[in-house]
Amino acid sequence: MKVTVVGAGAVGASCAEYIAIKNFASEVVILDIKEGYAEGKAMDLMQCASLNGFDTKITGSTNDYTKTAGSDICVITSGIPRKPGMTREELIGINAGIVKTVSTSLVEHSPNTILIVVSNPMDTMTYLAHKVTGLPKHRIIGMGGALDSARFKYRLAEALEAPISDVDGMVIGGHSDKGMVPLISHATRNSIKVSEFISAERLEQVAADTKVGGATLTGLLGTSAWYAPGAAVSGLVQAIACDQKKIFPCSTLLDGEYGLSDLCIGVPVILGRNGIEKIVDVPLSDAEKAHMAESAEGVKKTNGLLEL
Ligand SMILES: NC(=O)c1ccc[n+]([C@@H]2O[C@H](COP(=O)([O-])OP(=O)(O)OC[C@H]3O[C@@H](n4cnc5c(N)ncnc54)[C@H](O)[C@@H]3O)[C@@H](O)[C@H]2O)c1
Ligand SMILES: O=C(O)C[C@H](O)C(=O)O
Repeated sequence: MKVTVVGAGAVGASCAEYIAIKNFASEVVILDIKEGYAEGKAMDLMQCASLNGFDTKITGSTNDYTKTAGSDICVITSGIPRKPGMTREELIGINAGIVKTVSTSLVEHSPNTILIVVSNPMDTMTYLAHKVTGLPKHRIIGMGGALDSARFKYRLAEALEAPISDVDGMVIGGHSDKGMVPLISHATRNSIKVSEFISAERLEQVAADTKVGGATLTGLLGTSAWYAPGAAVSGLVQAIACDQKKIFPCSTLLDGEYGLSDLCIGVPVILGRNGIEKIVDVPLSDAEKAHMAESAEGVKKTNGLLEL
């Protein structure tokens, strides 16, 4: 199993590290445009191998896509992150050009690959990757919902004063401050609805804190987060590589599902060796349906800024 990670920055390196530590891939290639940067990160990570007990071979490349040839899975993390006070959508001007070039080069060298798009604004970058590569829709996956759901579980556990392993919940919709749809109606503590334990007002606060999870961290760190994003990407890569058939909310091209078409947005999917093997239809409350429709409007507005 060969995995390429483009972008040796904060998220790309974290993602490569988690993939290596989980020890399921034979090879990880990290590629960056900055001279020597990916080689340096790869060497530093390889020097963790004996310490952390993994055999994954990690190599770096300065913009040489021949090194990525034959990758089963390619992850795109190249692009600028936001600074405090910015929205993810404001990154489109620079990141669209980067994602366009990178996705084309990756598919040229690995025509059978599955692409995972991370760069922001992620739903629009996933849509762009579709338009420029023409890959079948089950082979282009946007990562956002897996991270947002992890943040939702963190906030739920905090509110419930419960261990995180006791809670379950999912966030669908656009990966944006306003567009996320935390599915409160489906959230549980050990299979009991969370509404049995805490008030509707407290749950509204959990949802609000979840939606600004990325912005909160950006305010604290001065740039956006990387540990949980890297872990979330590695979870998707592992589900595909190990054919786990796990459900994650991922951004995918919709064609009538959830009453939406011609956009990529987060919905629950089953991930296995073929990429997105099924889109799962979850019943939504009226409020969640309305929120999802609003979220889709927002994503389409950002897609409208693309020069296709
Ligand atoms: N979808 C998500 O959930 C999620 C989570 C976190 C971050 N992000 C996004 O991921 C992106 C990366 O974030 P980061 O914190 O790792 O940023 P970073 O600045 O630390 O790293 C980005 C890397 O991309 C490289 N790069 C730029 N142009 C390139 C090109 N054409 N080819 C190859 N490499 C190139 C840069 O040299 C840099 O090393 C940002 O757009 C950020 O908003 C998304
Ligand atoms: O918040 C960001 O800009 C980065 C990422 O999308 C995140 O949610 O951490």
